Amino acid sequence: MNLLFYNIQSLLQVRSENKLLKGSEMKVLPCIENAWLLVENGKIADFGEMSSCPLHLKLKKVDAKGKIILPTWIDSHTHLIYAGNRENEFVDRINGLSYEEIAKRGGGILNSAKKLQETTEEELFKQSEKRLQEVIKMGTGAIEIKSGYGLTIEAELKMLKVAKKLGNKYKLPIKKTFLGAHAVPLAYKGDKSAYIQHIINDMLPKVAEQNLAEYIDIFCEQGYFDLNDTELIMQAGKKYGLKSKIHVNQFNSIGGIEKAVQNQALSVDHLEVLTEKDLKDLQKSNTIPVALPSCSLFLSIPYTPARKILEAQLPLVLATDYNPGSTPNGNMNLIVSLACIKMNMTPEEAINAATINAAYAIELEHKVGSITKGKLANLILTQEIPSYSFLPYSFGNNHIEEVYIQGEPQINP
Ligand SMILES: N=CN[C@@H](CCC(=O)O)C(=O)O
Ligand SMILES: [Zn+2]
Repeated sequence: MNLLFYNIQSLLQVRSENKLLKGSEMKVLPCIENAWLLVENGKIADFGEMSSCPLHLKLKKVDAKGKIILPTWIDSHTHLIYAGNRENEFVDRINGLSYEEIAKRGGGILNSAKKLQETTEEELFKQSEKRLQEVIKMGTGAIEIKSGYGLTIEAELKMLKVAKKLGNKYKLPIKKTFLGAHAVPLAYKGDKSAYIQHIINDMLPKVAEQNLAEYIDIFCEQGYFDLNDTELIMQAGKKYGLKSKIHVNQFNSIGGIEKAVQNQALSVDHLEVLTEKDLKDLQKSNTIPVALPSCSLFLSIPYTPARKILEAQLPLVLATDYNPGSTPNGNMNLIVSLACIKMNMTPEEAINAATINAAYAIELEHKVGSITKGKLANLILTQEIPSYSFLPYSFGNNHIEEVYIQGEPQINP
């Protein structure tokens, strides 16, 4: 698709080079005011100030007067593939039970695993595709999807195959993460180490053989998987070329960040609880911290301390954690708003965390995350709005007019 956008009020996140932004670097959001942008063959071909706009070109043109164009959001942490929902647990929590108590009663991840095991691959694809279509329309233009609601070989492979099929059918980049170690299934109750061995010896080789994942994940948390389990899983993944992206410090800091850093994890995700020692460990590493603020909103748990992370001159990424238990929502616009409202991030920091830095968290910085020549034309065109700060300010409202994936409109095709 070839396309010329002209009269763009503001073209955001314009960068000639890729760079993971750290600490104070995240304050800067490079923009061109009164701009144009040329899309050729689904990629960003050129852009500039209106004074140099090639309006003479014979191609489809979009007048973006009063509107903003920015790269699509990158959602680097989701569990978008799941079967059914868990609104009953939501009501249980309103009535006083905690997330941990619900999990101990066999609810939580095990509840989702039961539903998923009973769902056919076709039906799982249908439910997941609907969610993917919805998040694309909300501006997500690259996404990571985890397994972890299967917890048997068959069901974990089923999830990853659905992710692969979505990747084949849709034009946005999809990265897949194997999360066999999400919870200990009932069949292994009381014998966690046997389940870990099952993951390493039986599941992982199949996942790798069928090329079903780029990353490996583990829920490193009290009551789920400990430091030893975490290390075993990360090292096993490494043998198959899978880098780790781990769930850590959601409820407790048990040393998972140190382990992740020692094992060169690509990212550590959640971090609602973060100690000075955790920050120091991160400072010595290339591991990227990822915050999931809608999980904090939904579970009423602390927000990841963004200011502390940025003051430590670390990078920060924002993602949704879209899943049926702790975040039944995949709206990246809400994430950017929550980051500003609840984590005290500036709009510039939040937009950087949800675009260019997020691309690094799934190793897609060469393809998406900024307005850079040669990157995919995965773009958000806003409605007429006064400024980019209006996006997080006017939270919960939709200000997107169109989303383009490789230059193709997704809302009004
Ligand atoms: N914490 C672990 N996994 C998911 C939630 C899982 C669930 O409750 O189904 C998360 O990232 O929040
Ligand atoms: Zn998660």
